[in-house]
Amino acid sequence: MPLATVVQDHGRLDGVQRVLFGGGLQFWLHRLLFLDALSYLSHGQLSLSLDRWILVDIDDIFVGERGTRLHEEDVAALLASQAALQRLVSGFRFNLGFSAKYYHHGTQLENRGDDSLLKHKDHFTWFCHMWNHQQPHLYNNVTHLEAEMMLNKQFAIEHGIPTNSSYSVSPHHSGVYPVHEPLYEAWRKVWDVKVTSTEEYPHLRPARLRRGFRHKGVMVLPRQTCGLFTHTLLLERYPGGRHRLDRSIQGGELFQTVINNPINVFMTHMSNYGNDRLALYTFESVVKFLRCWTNVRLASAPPLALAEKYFQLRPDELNPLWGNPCDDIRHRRIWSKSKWCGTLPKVLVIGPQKTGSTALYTFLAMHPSLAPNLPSPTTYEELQFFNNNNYLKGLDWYLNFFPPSLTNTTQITFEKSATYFDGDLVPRRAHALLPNAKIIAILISPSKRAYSWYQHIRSHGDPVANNYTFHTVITANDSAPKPLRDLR
Ligand SMILES: Nc1ncnc2c1ncn2[C@@H]1O[C@H](COP(=O)(O)OS(=O)(=O)O)[C@@H](OP(=O)(O)O)[C@H]1O
Repeated sequence: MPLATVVQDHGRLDGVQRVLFGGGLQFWLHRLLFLDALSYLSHGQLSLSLDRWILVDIDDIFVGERGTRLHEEDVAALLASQAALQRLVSGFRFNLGFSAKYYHHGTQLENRGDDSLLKHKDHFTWFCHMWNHQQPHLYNNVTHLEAEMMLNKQFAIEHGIPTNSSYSVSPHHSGVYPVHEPLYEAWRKVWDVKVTSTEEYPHLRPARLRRGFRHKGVMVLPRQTCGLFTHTLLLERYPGGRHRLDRSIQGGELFQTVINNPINVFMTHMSNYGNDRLALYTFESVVKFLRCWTNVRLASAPPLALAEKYFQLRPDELNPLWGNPCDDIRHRRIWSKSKWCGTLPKVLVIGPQKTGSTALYTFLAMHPSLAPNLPSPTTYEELQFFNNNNYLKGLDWYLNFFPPSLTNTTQITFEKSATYFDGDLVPRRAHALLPNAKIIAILISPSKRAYSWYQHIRSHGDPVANNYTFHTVITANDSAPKPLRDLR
């Protein structure tokens, strides 16, 4: 055990209060003390709330090889553990995601386990996984995807499983991020999905840096792992041994995950609840450890309520930030084979407006080595993707202006939108998708640009520009009428 080398300096000598950590932050208790020290020294301004929300998803209900599935006793243990957790985590219920195609695909004893889950269905909350546990990005046909989802729904209706959770999880995170539009469409239509969760946005560790976003009315929550995966069945085979799992629980990664995240959606699988029931051990242990060493208030709530809470806390995350799926090998694997990324622009002409950007675009497009995007029906040659709500239509919307047929192998694609130059969101968005793109900005005399702009809006019928001379507009002072000041 490292020595507790945290010292408080009241600052009597120089008036600066300090908390000094001599032993580093590797020791888990020091990390807690560090958070407390931040709160103490900032007089509460840098404090995290003590409320922590936990949702434990059990994916792959009914899925699994014979020999890895639940027996009746496992279901009884699941219920007992849930009851124990409910005493420590208010409102706690395991959240079961089912793939009905594999119902009754086990041994006789395991099939009784399936029946026992259904018998106690009202004790749990439920959500749809895919009927056949297939990855949605493998379906390019939305009708086919909907038909698969309908089979799962049919099963739910027949067996009295509630269908109104508005939540779903996709096998292997496929189709959630990078976005597979048919999945979002089918989810909304068949299951009225409003919430999902993924580990892939962005795909990085530590998990606490993952974010959420909203797309096409579906709120995507970041998903946490607890160190158990489909194949984690026996304690003696736990990678790194029991000691490693216990370390994660007792102040290590799992413990810190709950400390760092107000809202935690944990991913587990049905197989983690059979055999050695490692998930029950893990969650009961971490909850007891949290209750023993901290004052956090643990609670659970249905996914929709958690998502609403999450985005109240983090409204800045609602708008997504699209990356290039081809930049991440794992994302490429869960992205449709019919998608492409090689034609994404390598050059962006960003304006500003009225600097001759259309002329430059036209000249560039004439060059045999360059290929512009297809025109937009509404904004012509400009896609205006990064600066406005077109961005929220998703990456597919943008990509469709750069079909693979657009170029031959030697051509470089480019895009010009003069509105990019002064769009606040453009640098971050463009960098996320096209980090290596060359940027062209055209700078001309500001007065010439302003005059051209004035003429432009006059020709579009702007009443202010039509009522005032250019000189009046640019010389308007702060006491001028507001419309005039705005135009200035
Ligand atoms: N080759 C060349 N060199 C310099 N300037 C040129 C060129 N071609 C067009 N123009 C002038 O550029 C003005 C239009 O700019 P944009 O195409 O950027 O306008 S827009 O923002 O796309 O509406 C517009 O300016 P004004 O005529 O002063 O309004 C064009 O005349």
